[in-house]
Amino acid sequence: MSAIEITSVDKSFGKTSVLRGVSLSIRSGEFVAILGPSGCGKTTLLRALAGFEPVNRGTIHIGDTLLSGEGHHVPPEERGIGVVFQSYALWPHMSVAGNVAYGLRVKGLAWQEREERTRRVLDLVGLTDFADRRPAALSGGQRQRVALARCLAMDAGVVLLDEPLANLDVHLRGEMEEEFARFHHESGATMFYITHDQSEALALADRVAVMDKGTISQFASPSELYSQPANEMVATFIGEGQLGVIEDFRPDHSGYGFARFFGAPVQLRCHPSASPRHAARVAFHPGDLRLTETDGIAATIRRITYRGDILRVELAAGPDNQTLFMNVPAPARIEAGQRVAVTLADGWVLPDLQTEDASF
Ligand SMILES: Nc1ncnc2c1ncn2[C@@H]1O[C@H](COP(=O)(O)OP(=O)(O)OP(=O)(O)O)[C@@H](O)[C@H]1O
Repeated sequence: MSAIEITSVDKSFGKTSVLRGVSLSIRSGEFVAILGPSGCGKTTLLRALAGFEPVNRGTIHIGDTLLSGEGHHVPPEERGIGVVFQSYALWPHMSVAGNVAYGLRVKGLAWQEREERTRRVLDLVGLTDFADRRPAALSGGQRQRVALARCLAMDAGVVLLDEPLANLDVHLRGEMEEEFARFHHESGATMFYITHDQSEALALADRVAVMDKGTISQFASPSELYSQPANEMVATFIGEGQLGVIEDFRPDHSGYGFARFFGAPVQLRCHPSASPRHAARVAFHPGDLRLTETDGIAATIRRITYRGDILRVELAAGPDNQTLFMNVPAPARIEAGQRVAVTLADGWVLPDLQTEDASF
């Protein structure tokens, strides 16, 4: 069993509290991404899990084995965890095959088994023809594949990846994303993937933990983060999300509610246990706003940006000229300065954290 159980972990450096009450329950074989802005504590959490940092409070288990706890710390080499670093961490003086086989030698495997495993994993990551090359003679993507092959060869039940695509160009990133997905499928390993790139996290992970200032804001599937954010931070961090104020919110207890948005009537999604409120926050995306002929919110087009199949339209809405962003399918006959009417076709009423349970 390679389930990971992180329970109420605190970590400080001197007086700086970097992880605060972090709890995550990760299923065996799950692909989890940790997503958050720079400095929120992602790398520290990975380092605590890998055993490079002791925790101040809380526990970390893999399966039934306690790895970190107060007064208890299993060293990194005894955790059975593979780590793929942004910098690849390959031995420069060893060939590709040598890098992959090194860990197997340390583990005490016989020559023939080392050779066989190395050949098999290099084949899996498409590097058979590069087995004799030194890392310096490889591209960034190929080096990252060597690091993956090394984890695959070690048969690690848990693989931690620390921003593994940060040093690669956009084209290679796409290719490597597929590589990670294939690696996950073939190894069955539990993957713990750190990134600040949400498209990477949403594309790859079964579930994403959004971190903010040392705490977990929400741990949910990509679609749930997108359509049912738990709070304002997640709402604005994921998918170009926007926030608005609604008035006279009346939930119908079936997961929908009615309200007014800039005076116009709207039907929105909400938690089934949501209670009526005079005012609430609604989270929505640029694709949720639509041009309409009647009964809409009066707005003025400030700017139009061409984005291929859509136009990104910046609007000024309401008496205070609040900025809203809307997607309009291209081509469209609209122009800056034009007065338009828009409706909010979909949105999620943020839970009132004081009175409602944010989870389902
Ligand atoms: N060894 C250390 N000593 C003191 N402070 C540290 C140490 N390591 C990290 N920090 C601080 O802890 C905070 C979290 O750092 P961490 O590297 O975990 O963030 P991150 O989310 O991975 O950021 P990034 O995306 O920029 O890598 C930062 O404010 C950082 O300065």
